[in-house]
Amino acid sequence: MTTDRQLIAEAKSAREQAYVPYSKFPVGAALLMADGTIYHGANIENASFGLTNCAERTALFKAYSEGNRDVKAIAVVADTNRPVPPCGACRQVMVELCPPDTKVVLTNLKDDIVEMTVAELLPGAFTAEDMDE
Ligand SMILES: O=c1ccn([C@H]2C[C@H](O)[C@@H](CO)O2)c(=O)[nH]1
Ligand SMILES: [Zn+2]
Repeated sequence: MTTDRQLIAEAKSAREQAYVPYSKFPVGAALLMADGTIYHGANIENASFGLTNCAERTALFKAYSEGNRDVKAIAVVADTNRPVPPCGACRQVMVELCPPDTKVVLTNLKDDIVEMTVAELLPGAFTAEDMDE
């Protein structure tokens, strides 16, 4: 069984692969899947800044593109004063690609930790049901 502490360690190791020549702000994410698989993600920046992909979305897109969709938990880490808050784009993507009760473990290099669920990350999120007539 993978503990929060282990998932955080995986996120810290993912952070080492960040490609951040512009912000110099590496972020790491680790996903725990129902079958025990762990996917890593780091932020990948681009000279066209808006094309940057955050660590959380990198990890989720890796899992989905391997055909593994059963997300149980996600840990995110950066060198922030408070546990790193995912951006709005990642919250929206997490709401669509993770079950609402998916555990979200936000942390930083000082090991401050905040835990919540994906549903709590983005109350009132726009979803596919909103497009039903
Ligand atoms: O939760 C977060 C917050 C920011 N970033 C990235 C995007 C960009 O590369 C850098 C600065 O915003 O950090 C993430 O990957 N995840
Ligand atoms: Zn983001």
